[in-house]
Amino acid sequence: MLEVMHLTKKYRKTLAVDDVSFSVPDGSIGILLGPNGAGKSTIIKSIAGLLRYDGEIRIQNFPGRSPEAKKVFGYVPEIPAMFDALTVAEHLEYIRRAYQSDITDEETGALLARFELEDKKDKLGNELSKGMMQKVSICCALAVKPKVMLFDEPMVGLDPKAIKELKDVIQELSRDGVTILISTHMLEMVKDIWEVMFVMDKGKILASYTREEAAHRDIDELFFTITEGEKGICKD
Ligand SMILES: Nc1ncnc2c1ncn2[C@@H]1O[C@H](COP(=O)(O)OP(=O)(O)OP(=O)(O)O)[C@@H](O)[C@H]1O
Repeated sequence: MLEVMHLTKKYRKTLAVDDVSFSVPDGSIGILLGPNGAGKSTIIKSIAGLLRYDGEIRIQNFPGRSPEAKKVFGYVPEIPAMFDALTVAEHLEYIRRAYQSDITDEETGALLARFELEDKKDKLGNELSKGMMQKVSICCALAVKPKVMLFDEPMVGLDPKAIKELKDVIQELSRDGVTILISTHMLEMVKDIWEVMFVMDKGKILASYTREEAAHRDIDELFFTITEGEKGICKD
């Protein structure tokens, strides 16, 4: 379970997130949707403990930024950060040790194969393309064996095969009870997988829906109706 209560974040004079509250139930796939600058990354970074903020965040009932919370989530940042001097395989080993993850060699091998990185495992971080870095970043977050997964625009820069694998992985995690939050403005990429949706603009959540509540409405139709201000279909 992921809970965000009255989250407010200001960068000097910019109010990036304005008193936002929402929760993603255990095992659900939550989507933060919104145009550029809506505040999606700020929310994800706040949950990941990378920013100071006002309000309260709870991850598996642990307070955000506590060591207990940090042990149970995986985070895929918008821009992958690699260690220049570690190989792909060493990145995974680093995560295994840092998180005391029980991921096995077979499992890390399978992850690398799934994202077509098997033949890259001896390459250094600074020898990878941006898409490869993104895939390594996803594998590292999965190697934590997290209870909560945070993805910030995870599909950007991935090839079609990796996008398909990532969507499959997300659905498998959800079936295993992992709680997922994905920030994106790429509606097409999350169309088939979302379960609970939070539509944001200008630092606020304008509307939220479960897939059942949205019934047969198309995600594009919902998004554009809400963000273009036809408030008739919004609910509190
Ligand atoms: N480090 C920062 N310093 C100052 N302002 C920032 C900083 N990071 C973000 N902002 C501002 O906060 C607001 C929200 O930005 P944020 O990156 O959270 O949006 P986003 O919804 O993730 O956008 P995008 O889809 O473009 O990634 C924007 O007005 C942005 O200019």
